[in-house]
Amino acid sequence: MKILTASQIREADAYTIANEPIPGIDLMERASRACANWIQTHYPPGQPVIVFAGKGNNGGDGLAIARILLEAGYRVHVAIIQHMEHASEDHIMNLTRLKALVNSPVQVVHAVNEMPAIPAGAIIIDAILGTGTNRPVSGWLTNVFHYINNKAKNSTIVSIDMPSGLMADRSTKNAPSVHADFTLSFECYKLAFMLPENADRVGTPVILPIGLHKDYMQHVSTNFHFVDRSIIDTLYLPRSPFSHKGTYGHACIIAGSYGKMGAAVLATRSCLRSGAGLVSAYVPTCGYTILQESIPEAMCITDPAGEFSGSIHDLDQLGITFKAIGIGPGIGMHPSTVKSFERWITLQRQPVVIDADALNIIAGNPSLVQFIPAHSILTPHPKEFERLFGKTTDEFERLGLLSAKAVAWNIYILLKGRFSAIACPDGSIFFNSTGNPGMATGGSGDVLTGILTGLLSQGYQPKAAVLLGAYVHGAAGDAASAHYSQEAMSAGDIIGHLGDVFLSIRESASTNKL
Ligand SMILES: NC(=O)C1=CN([C@@H]2O[C@H](COP(=O)(O)OP(=O)(O)OC[C@H]3O[C@@H](n4cnc5c(N)ncnc54)[C@H](OP(=O)(O)O)[C@@H]3O)[C@@H](O)[C@H]2O)[C@@H](O)CC1
Ligand SMILES: Nc1ncnc2c1ncn2[C@@H]1O[C@H](COP(=O)(O)OP(=O)(O)O)[C@@H](O)[C@H]1O
Ligand SMILES: [K+]
Repeated sequence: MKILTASQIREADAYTIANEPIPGIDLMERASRACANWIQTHYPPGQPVIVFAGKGNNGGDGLAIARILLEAGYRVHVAIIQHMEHASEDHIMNLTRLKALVNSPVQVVHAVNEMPAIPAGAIIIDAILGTGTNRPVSGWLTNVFHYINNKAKNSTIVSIDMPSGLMADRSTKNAPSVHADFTLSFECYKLAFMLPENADRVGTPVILPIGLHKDYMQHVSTNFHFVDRSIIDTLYLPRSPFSHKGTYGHACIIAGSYGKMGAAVLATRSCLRSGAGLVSAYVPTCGYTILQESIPEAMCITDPAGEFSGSIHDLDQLGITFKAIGIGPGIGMHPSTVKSFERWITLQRQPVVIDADALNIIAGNPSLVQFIPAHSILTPHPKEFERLFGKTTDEFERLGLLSAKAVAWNIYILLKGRFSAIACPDGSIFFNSTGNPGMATGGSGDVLTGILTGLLSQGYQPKAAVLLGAYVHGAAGDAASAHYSQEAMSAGDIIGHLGDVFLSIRESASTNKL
């Protein structure tokens, strides 16, 4: 799914109005009905509803929602927030329609002391500002937001299109906004929803299709995408009936050190469970028994240094052709490991997966960047990202840096998080849609390294491997949390659920082909 900017959304609205064709007021009615339906599905008519409406089209939506809910038997109070003098045409039209329906005058709020009381259990509809927000909110509107956010107990804030005050494409980190429980947003995710700095403002985002014109949506060009199932199904490569283990490549996981052999086990096991033909683990000698006993299907190559790896650079001399290599989980930062990695990276000619301490070694010696093979996949978490690329003032700036580095280094960078951001060598960014806080547990990232290496090994191109790998990893985490709970699940449980996810992707990919 494409993520559009506020101005592209305005264009999409205008294109739909001109080419469907449909009058703007009817498009607004369609959007408002989608919201009202959602509210009716989730809350019974007994609950009081308070609609806060601004003077633009977002407010127009709010007034239309109020009318539809009144007609459906809800008790609705409407407060128009007078943040500007003139109202939009469709706001005025919907105000007229609302007033025709009910006799009681709609309240107009000019100052925070005129705000209506919010009863316990109310559904608060926040339709003050939407994608038209073009500057940080200041003045008395700040107090209005504060008033709404300190809502009465047990009430729920449902924001329409955007939490009021939030800008779709720019940081609002230091500006006030409504803090929604749910944001009902039209047609597509907004960039602001993807960023952790807005997590407690957006609440749970719900995307409601409103039938914006398909031609516009297909042709509009954007650097930002949301990886949903429709993208994933196109990436999946079914295995050929005549294939053999040689078809799916020999993968190598370079991981582990004394006390951190679990990282090697998790990455090796997830590599196997993601379809590599053969998997070898390269571990320090101390990890030999652990590895062989816990994963008999994998082969094991030991580094002579004992408790850490110091001869990684000699791997190429073994005469084994690895189709893909993943390096980093648990390797530590022993000076011999650092030296050995520095030599090893200069020898690589095909894309590799680089994670954890291997990233920290590069951060400590930026001249190594020139040796990272084109189209390699780097998987930093935010702290590793900061070590590699430095601090940024906000997360929009961090996205810019992420994209710029992927272009400059001609690599894929997967910045881990709730919506992991995957930057491609062409500068585009794909946000992964799967995963949950149960995955915030030691070893989850090691599992991802194994999955990515396994996918590369069996012939996925790096872009397909990183998009599919992130999706599968998160979806397996979702399946694990459904089974064990977010609290009780561990990284190993993600691996345990990879099979369910591959089965389901295989099934929908083949159904789509019928
Ligand atoms: N077009 C369509 O057909 C459809 C549109 N839809 C709906 O329309 C919404 C977009 O509506 P919109 O463009 O009227 O903008 P909206 O967010 O209501 O803001 C109104 C005005 O507020 C002002 N303002 C800006 N920042 C401010 C600030 N910080 N503090 C105070 N004021 C501020 C600014 O005016 P300015 O002050 O710049 O003159 C701005 O113009 C969209 O989110 C969706 O809900 C749907 O119904 C689908 C069909
Ligand atoms: N709240 C969350 N929602 C979705 N995914 C998450 C969440 N927290 C963590 N994850 C995922 O779990 C993984 C954690 O990786 P990482 O921080 O490297 O863990 P570790 O170093 O312990 O292996 C990442 O892929 C990340 O996207
Ligand atoms: K809003």
